[in-house]
Amino acid sequence: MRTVIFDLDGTLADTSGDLLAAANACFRQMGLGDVLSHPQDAGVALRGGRMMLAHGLKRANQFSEATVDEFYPVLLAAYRDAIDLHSVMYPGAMEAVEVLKSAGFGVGICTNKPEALADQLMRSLGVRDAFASLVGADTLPVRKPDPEPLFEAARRAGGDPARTLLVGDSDTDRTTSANAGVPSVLVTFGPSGDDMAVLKPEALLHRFEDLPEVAERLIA
Ligand SMILES: O=C(O)COP(=O)(O)O
Ligand SMILES: [Mg+2]
Repeated sequence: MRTVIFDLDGTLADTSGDLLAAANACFRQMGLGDVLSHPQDAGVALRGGRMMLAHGLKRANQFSEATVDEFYPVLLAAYRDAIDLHSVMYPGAMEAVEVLKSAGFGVGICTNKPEALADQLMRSLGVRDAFASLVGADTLPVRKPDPEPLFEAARRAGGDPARTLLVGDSDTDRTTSANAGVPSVLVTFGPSGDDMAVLKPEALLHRFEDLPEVAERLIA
């Protein structure tokens, strides 16, 4: 079976508001106040928790790897406790998933969020059961851009890993698909949308409505 595998943050859902709130909880605990703000810092938020901490610490001239290491678990705990206050699926995402499934594609998720958090978020947004697989940063010993989590997400969705497509929003996703030898589609509706063309994916996706047609074209 052919599969379409989705990245989560910045692709299926705009999670930037809750991610920034969790990072700011850390910065307040450090006595730095709310260092990051929405929407200016949404792009860095979608790159993951450690990136957000590093970015905020640098802005406050307090950066060290040790501080990032120390506060990453604090950030994850704060995020877990308030994961769905601001997060929303992007328009048309779930409609595209349903059209893909009707056309015979398997659908799954490959994210660099820890699996439990990704699962919790998808459940609280009411969409977890629409996806046949969910592979997170800690599901396997390796994470994106290693191709194995993408292959695993395809396999767990009942598909052939060689006949898959990754829909993402970052250079990590682009590199993952290149390492896997499969096509990638990068979405342009997120905060870093203008940077996507530079990464030369097989296709850019301006709206989810176009995805079924793109998947038909790109997956043999
Ligand atoms: O948490 C991250 O590092 C980014 O998550 P994503 O892979 O779903 O975009
Ligand atoms: Mg992403």
